[in-house]
Amino acid sequence: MTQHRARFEWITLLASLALLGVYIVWTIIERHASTNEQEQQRLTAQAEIVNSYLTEQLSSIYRVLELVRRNLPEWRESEEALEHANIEFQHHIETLTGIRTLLALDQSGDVIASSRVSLLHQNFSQREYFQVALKDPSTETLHMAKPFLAVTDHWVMTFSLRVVDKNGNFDGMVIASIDPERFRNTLNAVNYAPDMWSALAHGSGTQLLMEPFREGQQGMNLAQPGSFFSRHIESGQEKNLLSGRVYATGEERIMALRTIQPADLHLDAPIILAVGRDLDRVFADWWDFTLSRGLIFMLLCVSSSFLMFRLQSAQRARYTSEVAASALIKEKNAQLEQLNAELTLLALNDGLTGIANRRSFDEVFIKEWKRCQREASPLTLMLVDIDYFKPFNDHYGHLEGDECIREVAAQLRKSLTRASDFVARYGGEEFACLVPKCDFETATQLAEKLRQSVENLAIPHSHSQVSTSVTISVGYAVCVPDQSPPTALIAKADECLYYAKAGGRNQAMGCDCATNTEPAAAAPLDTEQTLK
Ligand SMILES: Nc1nc2c(ncn2[C@@H]2O[C@H](COP(=O)(O)OP(=O)(O)OP(=O)(O)O)[C@@H](O)[C@H]2O)c(=O)[nH]1
Repeated sequence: MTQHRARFEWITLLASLALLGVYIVWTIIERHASTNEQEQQRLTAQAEIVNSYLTEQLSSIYRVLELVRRNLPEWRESEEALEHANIEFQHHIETLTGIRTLLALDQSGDVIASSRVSLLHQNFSQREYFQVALKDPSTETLHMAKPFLAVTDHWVMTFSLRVVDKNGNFDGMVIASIDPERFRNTLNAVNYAPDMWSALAHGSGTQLLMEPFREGQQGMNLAQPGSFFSRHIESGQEKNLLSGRVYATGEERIMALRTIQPADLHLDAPIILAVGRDLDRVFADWWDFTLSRGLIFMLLCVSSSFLMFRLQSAQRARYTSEVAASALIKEKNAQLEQLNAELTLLALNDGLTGIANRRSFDEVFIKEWKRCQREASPLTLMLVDIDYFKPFNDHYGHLEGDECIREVAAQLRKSLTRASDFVARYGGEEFACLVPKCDFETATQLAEKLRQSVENLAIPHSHSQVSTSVTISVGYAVCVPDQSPPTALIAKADECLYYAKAGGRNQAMGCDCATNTEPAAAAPLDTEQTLK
């Protein structure tokens, strides 16, 4: 396994994991966005429900105050009529949810009619709403005063309309006080999750109500720098969706804020509604989704990397063993080739003398025969036999006999100097020499040269009948190979050897096949005579 392939596999795996990672991140972002959007839509819808309800309530309050203001001049004509007004006021309170008290004040702030008899003849000229009514000439404006803690230990919010006489001069006011607690059910109805809460605040920032109830929240001033309330007011938008830390509770929340200020009522201050949920709870499922996907992805990364590592390790090990096996096979092949070469050498060479053996001679002889046949050149075959070798063996022993054969073989090899000359052990103490491109005359000289060179070795042979040293007899034949069988040349040379032996040994006898002469002894060489 190559480094390149291993790197490619890792890159492929990492790229696949990266793609999968991108896909998972995309699904996580997508789910976060859809969770956020879904929650925003739900919170916005809940805020709209509260807005509709409160708008309806404010319209009812306005209509009651308007009715009371229209009837007030009539009621003011007599004490009896004013007492009747008190009863009318009580009827209105009973039919209108949310209104706690209905009052009518004269131009000096005295209560002239009230749904609560205990308030009659009290003076509320110091109240903020009275001061506003004194200064604001508009009779259309529905003034919503800042909430305050009433003597009954309830937070109270008042709505009032200015009253003027026929000449348009200030002539008192009609007031409806609201108990914010009356809206608790409405807020509760829109809270659809346990972690959810809703709150109402006066436009000035004073918190009126929080549902579910929390100690210390009522009356809290929300108009703080950076609070959701301030951010909403500063935005100038009717609706906002904000998330982050809530000033009033310190919680991380997503909030829908809604300004409730019906356009047709001329309300001088809005009511701000906030509906929100805990961010952790909203995104709890998303967190589960994210963690599970992250965990699965991590496991996938670790397991696939581990598997890849194991796989590549196994492949590397297999590759290494294959390389080792291949090297071993190569080495064994080389050894085999060497053994083959040695076997071939053994098969073609004679073990005792180191020169070619009979088998080798047979092959070379046929080759040389054909070559000389093609080239029409003469081929000489000499058969050499050591004289009286049996007595040599018997007298000197086989080891000495072996040594003698070795020396004769070496001498013959040495005497035939051309590269194409060939010497083989023909069998026992017999040798065969092939001399290509050699005519009869040269062959005759060469045969005598061989005989002399062996004689000159002067290997003692006390049991020879022709000499005191080892001698050889040579039979040779020369021919230009034709269509006759190659064995004919061997037969001729063997015949000549027979004559050399029969003629007294230690001599060379040859014949020329071209002239078909009888075997003739080779004349001894002069001491000066040399062969080329
Ligand atoms: N030491 C030894 N002797 C061998 C070897 N091969 C053959 N001989 C012996 O050579 C001898 C050949 O004997 P013969 O065939 O009677 O021939 P010779 O005694 O030389 O007689 P002529 O050839 O007629 O002169 C035998 O005694 C063989 O045992 C060999 O490799 N080593």
